Amino acid sequence: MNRAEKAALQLRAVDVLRMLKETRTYDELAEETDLPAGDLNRYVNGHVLPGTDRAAEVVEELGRDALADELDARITVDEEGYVDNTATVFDQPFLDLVAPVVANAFDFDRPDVVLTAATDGITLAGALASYYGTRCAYAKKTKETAVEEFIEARERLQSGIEITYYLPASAIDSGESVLVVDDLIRSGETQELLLDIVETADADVAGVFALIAAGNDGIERARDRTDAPVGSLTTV
Ligand SMILES: O=P(O)(O)OC[C@H]1O[C@H](OP(=O)(O)OP(=O)(O)O)[C@H](O)[C@@H]1O
Ligand SMILES: Nc1ncnc2[nH]cnc12
Repeated sequence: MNRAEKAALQLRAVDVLRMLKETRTYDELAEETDLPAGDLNRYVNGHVLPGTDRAAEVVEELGRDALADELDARITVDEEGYVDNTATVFDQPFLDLVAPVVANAFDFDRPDVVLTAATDGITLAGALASYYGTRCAYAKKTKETAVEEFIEARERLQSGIEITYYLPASAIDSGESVLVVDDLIRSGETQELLLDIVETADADVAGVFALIAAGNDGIERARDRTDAPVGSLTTV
């Protein structure tokens, strides 16, 4: 890690600790992190930055569990298993906090493009693209006006309905590395269509990530398609 990367990691750890502190006392935070309450106070108030080893632990281990808990607290699942995750995908600052934690925890190669499907994946993709400093792209079920060339992916769903996603052809160049993300993965059909788009573009998959997996079918389906890391922050 160079100096700038170390500084970024230290600041991310402070962001995670500040989020946790919102609903905890310093003593509770000390117990949860195994760090002295006095140090935590100085980090949260911005007087001192945690060392890089400490910062890495906070972001990679504590941060992942804490964000998964926070995500669980924000979603509701109805009696048929459908998820309402509006409180997550509408909260860009929360997703901005999720992005570095996810990037560190899942070990994705730094992508050239973060790709998702409209609509609900867009804010997450934006947060991850912003974290990596890369482009963000989203495939849509309709063709964007004034765009001439598209990559298309078509699939017949279990329901029998045919679905097509369109991505402007200029969004991904051949040989680029693409991180495929979405807010939710259930059957994995949407991720499969996005992976088809990456393949048609002659690009590489850096990983597949969903905030929420509704069951394991979708994650397993994505794992069958790529050797890159595949995962979700929580499963319902
Ligand atoms: O794994 P799957 O079974 O394909 O389901 C996951 C997809 O379903 C939801 O999108 P939806 O099609 O409802 O569109 P939206 O994002 O516009 O709500 C969700 O945002 C995923 O894209
Ligand atoms: N909100 C949702 N919850 C569960 N499965 C889904 N598939 C598509 N949208 C979904």
